[in-house]
Amino acid sequence: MKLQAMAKINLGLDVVRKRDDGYHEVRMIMQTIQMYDQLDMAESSRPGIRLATNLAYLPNNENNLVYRAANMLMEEFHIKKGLDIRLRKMIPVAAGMAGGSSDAAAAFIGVNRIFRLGLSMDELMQRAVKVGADVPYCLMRGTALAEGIGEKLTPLAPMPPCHILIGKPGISVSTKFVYSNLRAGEIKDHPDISGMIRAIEEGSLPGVTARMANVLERVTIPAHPVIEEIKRNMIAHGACNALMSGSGPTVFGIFDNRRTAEAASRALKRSGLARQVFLTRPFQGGNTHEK
Ligand SMILES: C[C@](O)(CO)[C@H](O)COP(=O)(O)OP(=O)(O)OC[C@H]1O[C@@H](n2ccc(N)nc2=O)[C@H](O)[C@@H]1O
Ligand SMILES: Nc1ncnc2c1ncn2[C@@H]1O[C@H](COP(=O)(O)OP(=O)(O)OP(=O)(O)O)[C@@H](O)[C@H]1O
Repeated sequence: MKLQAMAKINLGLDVVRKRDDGYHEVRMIMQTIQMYDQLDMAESSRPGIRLATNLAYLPNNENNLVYRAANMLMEEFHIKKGLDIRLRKMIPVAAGMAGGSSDAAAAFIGVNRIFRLGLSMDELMQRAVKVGADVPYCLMRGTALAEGIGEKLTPLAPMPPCHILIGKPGISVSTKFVYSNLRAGEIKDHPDISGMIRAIEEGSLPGVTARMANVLERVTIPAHPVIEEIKRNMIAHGACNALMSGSGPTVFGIFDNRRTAEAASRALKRSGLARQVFLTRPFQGGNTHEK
């Protein structure tokens, strides 16, 4: 079974408060983009899970979110057979694009189908949040409001069509580091998430781009000023707006015109600010995952 695990960006990210357990209550506008890892999953008569990836530095045991997701379901349902998984990574790692979370979501979908467990999307989501706060959204995909720690999801109308330029500098950022250095109580200028929801429902791209904001930038950008430089570079080359995704360091720029986006992509590559540069579009294809 071949599955596509798609990346996300956060069009808006607000933190409402820090909870007693250390996690943060968020209000985020999530958007799946057409950039994906590929998972090949096959049942095997040999018990256990075997995971192979194209990136030598990624773990192939419990520390890989794919392994953790598959193992969680297989243990719960006492599956005696085995599973062979091949993971081909294309989504940048530790980038704020939910690569690992999306791989885990695809593993949940794959195990549910291969072993005919019959779990509904809601039942998968309840288990998914135990692997990571972004995993339930990665099961659902599309345009959505995420609340709670990210697991309370409300689907929204598809975001207006556009071109999305992705630029990732050659650094990795730990999500835990960013949240633990955020002073949630001191945030005064909260992003206008409700206004962005209205703009999405009205199909207004300028309404969406005018409200792009991410409170985690205040932690990640001072630690890595290159993020601000990439944002400026994209805006100088015609982006309607540019923002850090998730906990960073990836920056995305939104363009209403393909030629401008292509020229900005070339300019960003020339600048040397980003190690990885991609031009992509929003994904609105639903949650079937299978390719
Ligand atoms: C930054 C985002 O990617 C935006 O979509 C998510 O909020 C993070 O989602 P994630 O990577 O799936 O997060 P998890 O793997 O569950 O948690 C990683 C770490 O981030 C912190 N964390 C995460 C989510 C959240 N709502 N509050 C938090 O404080 C916790 O310290 C946790 O130890
Ligand atoms: N399947 C996987 N793909 C990528 N990283 C993984 C995977 N499984 C475990 N990891 C580990 O998780 C860490 C963060 O990975 P990931 O790429 O998911 O971060 P991220 O894009 O910042 O996610 P998020 O946006 O959800 O915070 C990596 O350093 C890596 O060692």
